[in-house]
Amino acid sequence: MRAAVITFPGSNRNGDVAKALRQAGAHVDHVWHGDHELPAGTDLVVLPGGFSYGDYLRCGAIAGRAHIMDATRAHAARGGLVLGICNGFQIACEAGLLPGILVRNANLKFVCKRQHLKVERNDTAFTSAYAKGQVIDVCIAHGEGNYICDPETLARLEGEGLVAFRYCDAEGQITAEANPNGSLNGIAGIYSAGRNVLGLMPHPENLIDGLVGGTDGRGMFESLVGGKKAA
Ligand SMILES: NC(=O)CC[C@H](N)C(=O)O
Repeated sequence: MRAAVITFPGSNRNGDVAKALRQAGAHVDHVWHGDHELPAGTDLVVLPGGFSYGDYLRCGAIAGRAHIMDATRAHAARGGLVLGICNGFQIACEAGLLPGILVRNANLKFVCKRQHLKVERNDTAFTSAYAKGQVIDVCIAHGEGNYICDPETLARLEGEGLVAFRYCDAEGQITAEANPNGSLNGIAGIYSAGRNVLGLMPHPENLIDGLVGGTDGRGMFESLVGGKKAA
């Protein structure tokens, strides 16, 4: 598994996600947003969390127009894997890799806390190490994590099984109280139609070591690398 982690001006989780990928056995290349091409043999493009361009205009709106996003769209169109975490989810939506958009949290506050998530399906490249319906405990840290889309898109996401994760309580119940940002249907992450692009607001890369609070994030990187070994 060869992963290209993109750095935008203001990215701050690029090192964390590279560490999580390496821990799972991936080879990691760091790629600058202004580059036009991905390294030869890239299997996975990672759009990391952070505050690209200081969150000006709308989170991810400027980064979504970076040169490397042309190569990333071409990679996705060929069926290549793309993972957008938090600001990376916002960038993926702004770049047209995923439908819908992330807007200000319903309470208009930056939310930074532990959060339970329900894994909607485990037959994808990103979730095979989890059980279907498993409740995992991860971190969230965002100001614009409120996922919205038009009713037709929402019906398609639900109908085609493209919701990847939902916010839930410790028992796995999807409730308004367990929803930290007002996202439609408690959506915390979605897949593209081909399920080769995943965007999610929570940070699995920050829960990969028991020493810092938990390991429920590891499954995502083990799923990705388990499907394809480092060259
Ligand atoms: N942790 C992140 O990636 C934050 C994303 C974005 N800056 C927000 O606040 O919504």
